[in-house]
Amino acid sequence: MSAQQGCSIDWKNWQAEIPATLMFIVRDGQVLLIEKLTGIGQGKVNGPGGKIDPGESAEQAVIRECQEELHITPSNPVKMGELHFAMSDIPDIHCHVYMAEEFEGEPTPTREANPLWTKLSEIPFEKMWADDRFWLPQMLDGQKFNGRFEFDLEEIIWQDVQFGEDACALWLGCPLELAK
Ligand SMILES: CNc1ncnc2c1ncn2[C@@H]1O[C@H](COP(=O)(O)OP(=O)(O)OP(=O)(O)O)[C@@H](O)[C@H]1O
Repeated sequence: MSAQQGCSIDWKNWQAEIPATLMFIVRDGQVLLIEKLTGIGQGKVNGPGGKIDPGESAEQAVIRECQEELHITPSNPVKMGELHFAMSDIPDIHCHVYMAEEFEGEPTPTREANPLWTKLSEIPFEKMWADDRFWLPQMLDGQKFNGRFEFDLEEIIWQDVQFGEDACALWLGCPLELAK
């Protein structure tokens, strides 16, 4: 795997089929993860999140997904990153990643997810998508980021992740938010 060689994706013209979101709520040294029971990445550990519905902003979508998956409503979400996934076996995904420190409600298991409060030092990367280890620790440390990954099935074959305020200039945004 190389960060610079062997990428078959024309990222300048790349467009994802699926706009999606992820939320990481951090409180008292723990992050609220889920065991995902349905949809893309079923069986993996991830943050709550899911597809953006037509007419929704990314922020509206991530709040709705937290309500559906865990019966909680995050407050004051902060956008931390974008993830661009060129996939081999499923449609490409463009994911907007948020963090929050507050929420209303009690994380509750649902048909879609089991809540997993996880110590920041004990994140189970071996049960997560392969890209997570390349941006999640830095994001939890407060760094904004932009990540591009080419996958062959579940394996990363090319990646580029940038951090800091410069990374935000690479964000593609969400159609609704760009229209504002
Ligand atoms: C490839 N590497 C990856 N690394 C980290 N996270 C990844 C990911 N690939 C997909 N994801 C996330 O997985 C969810 C899928 O969404 P998914 O659950 O299928 O959508 P939704 O809840 O709307 O489901 P239904 O369409 O109702 O089944 C969504 O949060 C998306 O960001």
